[in-house]
Formats: sequence, structure tokens, C-alpha cells
Amino acid sequence: MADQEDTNTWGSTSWTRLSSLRQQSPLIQCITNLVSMDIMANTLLAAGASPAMVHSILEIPEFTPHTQAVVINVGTLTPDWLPAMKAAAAVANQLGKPWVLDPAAVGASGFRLKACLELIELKPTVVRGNGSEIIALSMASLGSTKGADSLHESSDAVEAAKSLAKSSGSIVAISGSVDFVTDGQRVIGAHNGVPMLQKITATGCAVTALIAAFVATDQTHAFEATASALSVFGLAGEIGMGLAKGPASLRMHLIDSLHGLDQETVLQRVKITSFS
Ligand SMILES: Nc1ncnc2c1ncn2[C@@H]1O[C@H](COP(=O)(O)OP(=O)(O)O)[C@@H](O)[C@H]1O
Ligand SMILES: Cc1ncsc1CCOP(=O)(O)O
Ligand SMILES: [Mg+2]
Repeated sequence: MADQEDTNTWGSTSWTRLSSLRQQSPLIQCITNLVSMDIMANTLLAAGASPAMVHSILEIPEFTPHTQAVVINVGTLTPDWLPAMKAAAAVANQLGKPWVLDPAAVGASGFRLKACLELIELKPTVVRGNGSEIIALSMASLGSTKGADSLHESSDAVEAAKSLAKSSGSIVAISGSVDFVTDGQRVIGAHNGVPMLQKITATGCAVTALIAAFVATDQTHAFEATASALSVFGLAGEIGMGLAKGPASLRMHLIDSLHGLDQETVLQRVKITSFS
């Protein structure tokens, strides 16, 4: 795959999307795993959105219509949570709201894989996973697994992501050393980020929620919003890493840096390239 520099346009796209998010402060419903709730909520707040961890099926008919986007993450899935996930996705679809699927550790078991395949049938706007998750989901099969962590480079999963995007109609994002985004035709690579982000649990979950918040501000451009969210999160990680001593302080500085990101930094440092 050849890649083409397109940095200036993407810097201004990313800044426009982040500014809209700060102005609109969308309400994001998160039905997510028990590990991720804190960092996901704090990431959304730092970016300018409002998080709500509302997951009872009894609340979805009343609450989901008030939201601007829904995130569904199967990281600690049990059978009693799945109906609420499907109900929230259905309400989002009925009301034309975007929803984003994080197939966390989808390759860990047949139960999780079947659940994710059923959720894909409900047409998520975006699916974001690591390399191993996107490969397992695209092939609809279990291989070797390391749970929530990836055994693959993100670049290993690009063909699987294109295939999944074509079959599902969703935008598919693969996180890793380069984050890739595809709609089945176009592929971009978002290069911001630092390896230490892998040493903080649930940063993948957090960036999935950030994607939902970005898409909520302009769902007609979900591809651009997804790429922008991944870059902005990676850039906050780069700035945070300059102040951090290890994973625990990076977690703090990541959130501070996301909150403080300014126009000049985004325009200068967002790095997204197109692959053809
Ligand atoms: N080697 C790396 N270099 C830079 N950033 C990375 C690297 N690996 C992961 N990231 C970043 O860490 C965040 C979480 O991604 P990842 O670890 O792939 O997700 P998950 O936690 O779901 O496995 C993303 O923002 C991604 O860009
Ligand atoms: C450790 C763990 N176990 C089940 S979900 C989870 C968190 C995974 O978060 P991420 O996929 O963002 O690393
Ligand atoms: Mg994950």
C-alpha cells in the first residue's frame, strides 16, 4: 500500500470536528465493560461530551432517545446485558442516531463472537477494534486469542477491515501503531499515538467512545469523524507522554492533554495519510 501525505486538510478537519464537539457537548450513552467505565467517561468529559453509563434494558426506551450517540462494548459481556445492547442499537437506528460497536476480546469465545455478529446485523455506524478483534470478526471465526490485547499488527487487519466494511456497511477502524479507517473503498492511516497507551487498560474502549462523540457531531461524515477522533486521542497521548513517568501518570496526562488541545497543536501535529 502506498501512502499519501494529506496532513494539512486532515489537521483542519480534526480541529473543526473537535471544536464542534466542544460546542455541541453531545450526550453519549455508554453500554460498556466494567473495566472501562471510568476512563471512558473521563475521556468523553475531557473532550467536551457528556457521558452516561446507562445500561438497564428498563431505561433504554426513555433514555436512549435523549442521546446523540450510543457506544456498545462487549468487554465483560454476560447473557443478561446483551438484550439491552440490542435494544439500544435498535432505538438508535429507529431514531437515526449513530451507534458504535467495540468488539472487545471478540475472539475469546463462541458466545462473544455470536453476540458481536448479532450486533453487526444491527448495522453499527462504526466498528472499532484492535487487529486481532477485526480479523476474528471479519472471518467470523475464533483463532488464537490474548483476550482484550492484540496478537496482530493493525496493518495485518486492513484487508479484513475492508471486507467487514463492505459486508456490514459500517465504517471499520483498526487501532494500533497506525490506526486504520476504511469504508471498504477508502483507507486512511492515522499515525498519532505512543506505544505506552497499550499499557493503560481500556484506552481502546476510550477511543471508541471518542469516535462516537465525534460522529455524533456530524454523522453524514462518519469516516472523517472516525479518523479525526483517533488522531486527536493519539495526539493527546503524545503530549501526555512528554509529561508522564509511566502508564499511571500517562493516564492522567492523556486526559489533561485532551482537555487542553488547542488549534495550533492540532493543525501542526495531526498526521493522517491516505493509502491507495
Ligand atoms: N504501538 C503503538 N504506537 C502508538 N499508539 C498505539 C500503539 N498501539 C496502540 N496505540 C494506541 O493506543 C490506543 C488503544 O489502541 P489498542 O491498544 O490497539 O486498543 P485495544 O486496547 O482495544 O487493544 C489507540 O489510540 C492506539 O492508536
Ligand atoms: C482487561 C479487560 N478485560 C475485559 S474488558 C477489558 C478492558 C479492555 O480494554 P481495551 O480493549 O481498551 O484494552
Ligand atoms: Mg479493545
